[in-house]
This record gives sequence, structure tokens and C-alpha cells, in this order.
Amino acid sequence: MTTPLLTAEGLTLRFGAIPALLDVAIDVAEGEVVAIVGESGSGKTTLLRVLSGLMSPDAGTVRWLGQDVHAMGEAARRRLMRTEWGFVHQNPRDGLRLNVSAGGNVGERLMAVGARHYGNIRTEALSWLARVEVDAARIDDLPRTFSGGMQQRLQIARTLVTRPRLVFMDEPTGGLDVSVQARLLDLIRSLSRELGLSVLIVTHDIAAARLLADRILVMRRGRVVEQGLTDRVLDDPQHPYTQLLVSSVLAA
Ligand SMILES: Nc1ncnc2c1ncn2[C@@H]1O[C@H](COP(=O)(O)OP(=O)(O)OP(=O)(O)O)[C@@H](O)[C@H]1O
Repeated sequence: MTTPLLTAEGLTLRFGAIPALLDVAIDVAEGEVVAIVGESGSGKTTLLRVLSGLMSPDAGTVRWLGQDVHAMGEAARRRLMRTEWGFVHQNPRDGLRLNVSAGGNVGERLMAVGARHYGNIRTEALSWLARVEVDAARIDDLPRTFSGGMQQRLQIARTLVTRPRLVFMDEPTGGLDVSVQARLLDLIRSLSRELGLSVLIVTHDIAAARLLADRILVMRRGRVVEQGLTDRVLDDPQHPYTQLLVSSVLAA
């Protein structure tokens, strides 16, 4: 078995009386897509924030290649965010710079990891715009003139251009039209396979989890109530809550 890139155990975090995370364990292997599903308020976003070091747990550890994420210090964590990790936010405005051109949004990430040659940066930005199906003619336009789906595809290009090993995605298709969602999910699936990315995706959309994920974790009230290979969890759910979740999708 390959050594996991990210491992976490015993994660517990309370907001006052609210237990957002209770003894959560998770790991993500190289090239693996793991979906975290569950109802609103079950702790999915909090888990993503704790795993990516944005928030400290009351108890438990998170390790990246064996290194304690919460003990490594802000500078080292920021470096990880620029290099080996990527983050795709639900709202593209949280992941893009709206007053910078589309090409600039992609190019400045390359500059942040040391690229200096303007021609090469522009060529790479153009190639990434093509990969995420944004018309090359829009390279100098500001993202605010883009549709929601285009902004999200641009955010993906900006995130992936530096070839991270692990990408955290928080409801990346939330708030988009159904047809736009489907196209975006296909894009995420093909890029993650092509690049051998590890992805940790939070979603309340079971269909999205089925399409993308190798493994699923089901959360409820801060706990992981069930986890396993995607087909096993969705076709033969063991926990009553997962059964409810799956049957409510089938009934919809
Ligand atoms: N900063 C905070 N202060 C107080 N309570 C919080 C805070 N962040 C989250 N919570 C609470 O912790 C619990 C888990 O929230 P979280 O956002 O992680 O759930 P979620 O599964 O991501 O929900 P959603 O799908 O609606 O985004 C909820 O009860 C929420 O109200």
C-alpha cells in the first residue's frame, strides 16, 4: 500500500457547545479522490479547514508527508499552499483576484513559485485557459466579466498551473446551474486523472461524489459515520444515515 500524503486522527473541535468535529480520522493517498459528504452543518467545511491548517483542532493531529501541519508554522504552511497544495473555493471570488486579468490570475501563481520569463508565463497561461475551456481571446479580460462557470474554471486553472499534489475543494459546483455543474465535474474528473492529483472534495451532492470519488466519508454531527470505496458506500450503505442520504437522492 502507498504511504498516504495526508493523514489525520483524533480530530476534535468544538464551537462552544457545538461539536463540529468529534474524533475524526482520515487519510488521502497519492492520486486518490476522497469525497466528504453529509448534511449541512455536519462539519465538512470545518474538517477541510482543519486539514489544510487554516484552523487548529482542540485535539488530534494532521500530518502532511509525516510532518505535523499545525506545528509547522505559518510561513511553512503558506509555502505548502503555494506549492504542493491547492484550494478551490465554492465562491470563485474567494480564489481569484477580480481586478487582475484572467491570464494574470494564472500567471501570478507561476510567478509566486519563481517563474520570471514573461513570454513563457503567458504561453503557459494560454495553455491552461485552453485546458479549462476558456477562450484564448478572453486572456486579458477581468474575471468579473466571466460567467459563474467560467470563473470557476479559471479558478481551477489558477490552482492547477503550479501542479499541486493535493487539492482541497469546498463545494466547487455549488451555486451553479445543473448543466454548468455537470461540465465542471467532468473537467475536474479528467484533469485530476490526467495529472494524477489527490483531491479532497467536500460536497453535499451524492451524484458528484459518485462521479469523482474513489472513496467517500459520510459525516453527521461532527462524526464520520461511514467510509469506504464509493460504489460500496453508495450501493450498499451500512449506516442508517447513509441509507437515508442515498435513498433521498434516489427519490428526488
Ligand atoms: N466559526 C464558527 N463559529 C461557531 N460555530 C461554527 C463556526 N463554524 C462552524 N460552526 C458550526 O459547526 C458546525 C459544522 O459546520 P460546518 O460549516 O463545518 O458544516 P458543513 O457540513 O460544512 O455545512 P454546510 O454544508 O452548510 O457548509 C455547524 O453546527 C456550524 O454552525
